Amino acid sequence: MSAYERSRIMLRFADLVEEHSDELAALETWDNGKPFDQAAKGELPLFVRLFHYYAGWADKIHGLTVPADGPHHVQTLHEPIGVAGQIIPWNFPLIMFAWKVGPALACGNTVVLKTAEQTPLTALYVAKLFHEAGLPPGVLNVVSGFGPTAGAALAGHMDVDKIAFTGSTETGKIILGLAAKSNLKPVTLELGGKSPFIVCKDANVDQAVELAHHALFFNQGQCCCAGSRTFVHESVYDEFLEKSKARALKRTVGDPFRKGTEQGPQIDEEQFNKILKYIKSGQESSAKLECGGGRFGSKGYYIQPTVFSNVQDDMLIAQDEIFGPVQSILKYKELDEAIRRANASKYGLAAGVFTKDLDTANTLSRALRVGTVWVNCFDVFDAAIPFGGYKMSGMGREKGVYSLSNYLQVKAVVTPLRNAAWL
Ligand SMILES: NC(=O)c1ccc[n+]([C@@H]2O[C@H](COP(=O)([O-])OP(=O)(O)OC[C@H]3O[C@@H](n4cnc5c(N)ncnc54)[C@H](O)[C@@H]3O)[C@@H](O)[C@H]2O)c1
Repeated sequence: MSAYERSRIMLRFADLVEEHSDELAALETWDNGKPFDQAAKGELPLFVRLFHYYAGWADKIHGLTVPADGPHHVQTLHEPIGVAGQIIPWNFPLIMFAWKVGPALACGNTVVLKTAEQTPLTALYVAKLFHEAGLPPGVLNVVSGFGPTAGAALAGHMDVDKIAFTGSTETGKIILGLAAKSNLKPVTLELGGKSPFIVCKDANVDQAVELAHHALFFNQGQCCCAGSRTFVHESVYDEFLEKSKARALKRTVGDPFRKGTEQGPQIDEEQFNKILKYIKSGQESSAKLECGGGRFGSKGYYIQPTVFSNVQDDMLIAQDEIFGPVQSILKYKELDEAIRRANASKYGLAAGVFTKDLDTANTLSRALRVGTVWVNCFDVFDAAIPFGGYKMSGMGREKGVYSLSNYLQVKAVVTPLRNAAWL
């Protein structure tokens, strides 16, 4: 199929998704528990935008002619890798589908995608729409299955030419091992995080509180890049703390289909129990529980928006990815100290920086060892912006132009030139 035809199918698919937006948003909420408005107004439009973006790339992927020494004509061909295996998590089932399938198809690959066991519905639905849009049978294959069986089979398969994974760092290591033990397929990994959100002394406190709140609590705290270590300068610490607590107490928790709900239930019982265990460990340490700290209501996996103050770097809640609505607030004095402490993590996915001072913003942007620095903003997920991690937060970048190289082979073709005079 020509690249243009691929692009047209992706555009037709995006139109179909737009037409089916309401059903898809409802399915996403059913599957995951996220607020319907978030799925309908945020994630569905972004999903469509991602496919528009990748449809735009499909017919603009090409190699180079290369000036080699000597009488040779050298060209590079950018070819699809072949069969791309993709394993996605449950926190953003549709968005993760788009990050993975978009570049793979734009580059002309075929795909076998395994959804998370908790959230199989929307990928099956959109796969049907892809076929309605004209995608030939066999190009996109969605498999519902469990990680250690279906996922591992994909990562360890000799006929899968590339594997892309998003999920926990622990599973990422297993994927890398399976790829190494089988056919050495190239691997991209988007893993966990413990992202710092640094509030500087010159910050507008009200704005910083709102942004830090959103950075942590968005999607029930189930974001790989959640701003889960809120570092606050000592001069604004008390005011920040009081206002953060008030904001968390105001957060509306409940039925994700109800208008105005900001926070639905956690994904499942396992995550629910894990988060409560972390809250308990915070309470048992010398951190101060400012609000929340337990189950919300008596039915469903809802957790009270929780804020801890006086959090120290060596506490479990400051080190582990909690993946829940638990904000940890830490105090700092000097900028250098904030940089050192922010970087003292095995993760390096993202960071938030809140300041009016350009020099401070520049210093922090360069000093932080993370894949994304959001300055005076957070969670900006444009299709063109690359995303990925330093250190144990992953390997490779998704989205943007950088994602294409994950799905392409580069072939050099060298031909002797008969008449060197034309060199
Ligand atoms: N970075 C992220 O976006 C992200 C997403 C989900 C979970 N997490 C983190 O992971 C923790 C645990 O959540 P989880 O258990 O659902 O994550 P996970 O890493 O186990 O699951 C992610 C995906 O990997 C698959 N998988 C699991 N074991 C596998 C294996 N042995 N081989 C191949 N595939 C396998 C799962 O089926 C799922 O599709 C969370 O608490 C959170 O800290 C991170």
